[in-house]
Parts: sequence; structure tokens; C-alpha cells
Amino acid sequence: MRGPPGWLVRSARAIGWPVVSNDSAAPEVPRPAGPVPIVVLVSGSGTLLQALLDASADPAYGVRVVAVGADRDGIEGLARAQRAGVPTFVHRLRDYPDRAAWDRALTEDAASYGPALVVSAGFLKLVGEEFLERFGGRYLNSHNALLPSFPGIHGPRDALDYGVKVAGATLFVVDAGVDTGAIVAQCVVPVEDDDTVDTLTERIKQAERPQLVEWVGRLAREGFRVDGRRVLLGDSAGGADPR
Ligand SMILES: Nc1nc2c(c(=O)[nH]1)N[C@@H](CN(C=O)c1ccc(C(=O)N[C@@H](CCC(=O)O)C(=O)O)cc1)CN2
Ligand SMILES: NCC(=O)N[C@@H]1O[C@H](COP(=O)([O-])[O-])[C@@H](O)[C@H]1O
Repeated sequence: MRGPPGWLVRSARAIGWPVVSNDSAAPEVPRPAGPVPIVVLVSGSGTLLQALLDASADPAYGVRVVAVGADRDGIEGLARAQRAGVPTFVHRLRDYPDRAAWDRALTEDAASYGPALVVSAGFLKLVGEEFLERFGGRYLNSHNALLPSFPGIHGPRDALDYGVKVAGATLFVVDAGVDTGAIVAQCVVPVEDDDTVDTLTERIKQAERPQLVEWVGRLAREGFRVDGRRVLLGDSAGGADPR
């Protein structure tokens, strides 16, 4: 995958946030002062979201969760956002005539908060073309398996069924495939002989939370670009320091 195309760079910059790009014609702009705004998408208990909320309480982290979106009501992830005073929005697939209409509503709501990055943290829906056109190259997903093994929504179960000896989590830049985007970071945990899906899922999450916090912070603070299968941080990407 190439870096974001020129029009996407311009649309990100239109809201005041630089996207480091392969497009040498796209002018660099200085990063605005203040924390980098992110929108987080959730479908469940939201412990990854909580890790981001906790980290962003420290101004030195440099990231602010400006909104939390979900595909369902009544989940602890939304309650965590509300307790933190963060606005929420919900779009249930079944409330829309088709998937494209749902994708458009999700895209528009997320975009209305002006995020520099969107982060899926346990969001159990595939986003569509409109979402990827708006947020392509700046939409991250944390997945509870060591990609490219065990994509989908049952990573720990599929890993156990296969009999692997290590499992883990992958943070990647989402593309149009399912869990196929360029990898930002991976962490590894052992699989124990007596593991159940629940124990392995929890062990993975314990490693996944600090990984997510560390890398969302670095990507947001330093800028990045996608070069083929590699994700390069601002300085190593040869781009201008976004600060
Ligand atoms: N276009 C993409 N959207 C998203 C990706 C992605 O790689 N490409 N990653 C996800 C999260 N994800 C795993 O990390 C994931 C989410 C959902 C599915 C999926 O098959 N969902 C079904 C519904 C399944 C169900 O609810 O039982 C669906 O959307 O219809 C696979 C992987 C974030 N979005
Ligand atoms: N493929 C998507 C997927 O399965 N995502 C996984 O859901 C969990 C969310 O936990 P949380 O709700 O406690 O943050 C995380 O482990 C995340 O990788």
C-alpha cells in the first residue's frame, strides 16, 4: 500500500493535521500546538480504550480522545467514555437500509470530531469504502493475534485450536482487506497447556494495552507514513518533524 494520496493528505490538512505522505507535491505544514485528537471505535468492554484514556490524562502523552464510537448500545466501552467525559456516538448496522449507508453515517460522525487518527480497539465491524477514503492511512486497528495468522474476530480461539505455542497482538494501519494492513507493532505472549479462550484472551490483552498506548502515542507525536508493507515514523520516514 502506498501512503495516503494527495487528496487525502489535503483533507487531513484541511482540518489542521499533517499526514506524512509519499506525495512530494503535498506541502508540509507545521503541526498545531496541543494534543493530537483521536477517535476510538469500540464494540465491547473497552479495556484498550481505558488504557488510552488513562494515558491521555498526562499532557506529556500528547494525545486526546475526542470521541468514542460504537456499533452497539449498552456496552462498557461507551460507559468508560461517558465516565471520562468523552462524547460518544453509536451507529447500529441494523438501523440502516444497507452497509454503505451505515458506513457513511459512521464516517460522518467520526469526521465531525476532526480526528488526526482513528483507532479501532475491539471494534467488531468491517468498515467500508467511504470510511477508508476519509481515514485511509490514518486508521489503526489492534488485533488480538499475530497477523497474518488468525485474522477475523476469533483470533485467540483460532490460535488455540491450531495449537500454536505463542500468541499475541498486532497493531496495523487498516487497508481495504480484513486484517491485512501494514504492521506497526506486535507483541508476543506464551500459550500455556491449560489455556482456555478466556485465559489466553486476557493474557493477550495485558500485552496489547501497553503496546497500543506506546504506539498510538509515537505515531501521533512523531507522524508516520506507510511505505509498501512498512510503517515508518516521522524521522525515519524522511518527512519533516511534525512538531
Ligand atoms: N475494512 C476493514 N475494517 C476493519 C478491519 C480491517 O482489517 N479492515 N479491522 C477491524 C477489526 N477486526 C479485527 O481486528 C475485524 C472486525 C470485524 C470482522 C468481521 O468479520 N465482522 C463482521 C461481523 C462479525 C460479527 O459481528 O459477528 C462484519 O463486519 O460483518 C473482522 C475483523 C476493524 N475494521
Ligand atoms: N478483531 C477485532 C478484535 O477481536 N479485537 C480485540 O478485541 C479486544 C477488545 O478488548 P476490550 O474491549 O477489552 O478493549 C482486543 O483484544 C482486540 O484485539
